[in-house]
Amino acid sequence: MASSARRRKIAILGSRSVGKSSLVKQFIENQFIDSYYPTIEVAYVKSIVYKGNEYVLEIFDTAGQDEYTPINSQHAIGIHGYVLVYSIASKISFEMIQIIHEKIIDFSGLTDIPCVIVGSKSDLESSRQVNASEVQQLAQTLKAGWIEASAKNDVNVGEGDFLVSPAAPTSHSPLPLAFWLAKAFQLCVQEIEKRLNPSNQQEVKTGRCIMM
Ligand SMILES: Nc1nc2c(ncn2[C@@H]2O[C@H](COP(=O)(O)OP(=O)(O)OP(=O)(O)O)[C@@H](O)[C@H]2O)c(=O)[nH]1
Repeated sequence: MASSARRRKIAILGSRSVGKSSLVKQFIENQFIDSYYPTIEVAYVKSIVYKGNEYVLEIFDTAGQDEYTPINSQHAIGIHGYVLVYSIASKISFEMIQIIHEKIIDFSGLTDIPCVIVGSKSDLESSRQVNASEVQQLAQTLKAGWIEASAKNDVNVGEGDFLVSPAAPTSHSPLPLAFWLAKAFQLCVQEIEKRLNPSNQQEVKTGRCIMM
């Protein structure tokens, strides 16, 4: 690992059984386990390359929360960003996102928390209880990124990519466009970097689109 790698600590929070551990396992170990084992607290480390820079992510998978679960210091001190997870098949788990966000704000005393809201179990479309529009609205209010993902089908969990637009260059746009397609954990890094290194995030402010 290059000594210039940036270390970022990420905590994953959300209601019980929404798929937090499954998202982490899919991201770190490329596997999905159907059985349910409640998490106590597990930490993982993974290196990724994000927009040409190396990052060492320390990811803290936490026990499921309810409205009475307090935020403890491990969830807040030294944490750079949060992945807040609900299940698209559970409205109650979605409502917990705002409650957890408020608890982090109260605990940390910060007003702006780098976080991404992840709608897990996106393969359960027929049981959907949360629409994209309501998540979008909440994400706007919390200044958060958001994405839907499925640990089961490995959708939006692995590493992000650049996608070069197939559109032929035109006189208005003489160069091909490249879009950064970030996935759940890269979106969290993106939210962190927006706050820590705002000068490097020009492309984020312009709709995640850069000219190549
Ligand atoms: N269909 C489907 N099921 C999933 C998905 N992700 C997780 N599950 C299932 O949901 C259950 C709970 O998953 P976990 O990853 O243990 O959930 P958790 O949020 O870590 O649970 P706690 O440790 O209690 O907080 C398990 O039975 C998983 O197999 C998914 O993407 N699709």
